Amino acid sequence: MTTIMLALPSKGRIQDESLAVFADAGLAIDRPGGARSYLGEMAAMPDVSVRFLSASEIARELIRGTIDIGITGEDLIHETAAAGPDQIAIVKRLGFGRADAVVAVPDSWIDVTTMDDLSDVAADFRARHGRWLKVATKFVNLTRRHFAAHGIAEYRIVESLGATEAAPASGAADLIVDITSTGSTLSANGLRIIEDGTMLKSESLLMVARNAEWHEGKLETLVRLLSALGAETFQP
Ligand SMILES: Nc1ncnc2c1ncn2[C@@H]1O[C@H](COP(=O)(O)OP(=O)(O)OP(=O)(O)O)[C@@H](O)[C@H]1O
Ligand SMILES: O=P(O)(O)OC[C@H]1O[C@H](OP(=O)(O)OP(=O)(O)O)[C@H](O)[C@@H]1O
Repeated sequence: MTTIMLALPSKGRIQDESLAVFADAGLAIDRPGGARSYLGEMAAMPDVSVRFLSASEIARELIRGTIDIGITGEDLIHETAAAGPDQIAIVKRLGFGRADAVVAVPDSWIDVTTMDDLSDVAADFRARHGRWLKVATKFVNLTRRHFAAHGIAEYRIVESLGATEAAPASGAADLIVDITSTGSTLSANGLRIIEDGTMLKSESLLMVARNAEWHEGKLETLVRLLSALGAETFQP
């Protein structure tokens, strides 16, 4: 028996909504080890091995091809490898987990409303302050690409492990790149999105690895059951 490897997010609302995608397709997932167990089972298709992983790990493993099918955020696919989107095939856009990856500066930076303004600030920063402009983010690759596209090279990235919005107030960085949906975390921390600073609009995606094994047609059956729920059709 060949086993299809399926990975779903291990926490939060996107975990619940991901489980609902499968339940709605008649493919309910059980957790015999309890709600805190990271292993699941699908009674309708016992050949599917279900793992609950962190959203960023799902992106990495789909791109590597060590899992066949999974759900995670589009932002994490783009961040994980420049070639990430080429390594996966989107079965379905799921319409939840919607969030934007944005560049945000302190409200007090009244002269900075566009990436061009930020470029001017970056160019002068070292001469004025004796150090590089610092950008806090966990989206290191997305940030490098977006800043390079705007001709900004004079900055340093401070890698953030969470609560990125705190970095400007604490002095850890001057500005941030992070995910936002309602905008309330940014405004609660005195930060404002730059006008052309939306790098990516993301949502959760159901994807298969490009090099996925088709397991004698079983993965195709699974994909067909899942994509039947939406208008999109999927060709492997
Ligand atoms: N406030 C939000 N609203 C909607 N979607 C969000 C929000 N915050 C994050 N997301 C999305 O949820 C997905 C998972 O983000 P999360 O930060 O939980 O993942 P992670 O990097 O695996 O985190 P961790 O390392 O803490 O497990 C991402 O694709 C992200 O775009
Ligand atoms: O625009 P908002 O609606 O305020 O949402 C934005 C926040 O949501 C995420 O944090 P979350 O607490 O989900 O996770 P994280 O900080 O651990 O990444 C994200 O990192 C932002 O901090």
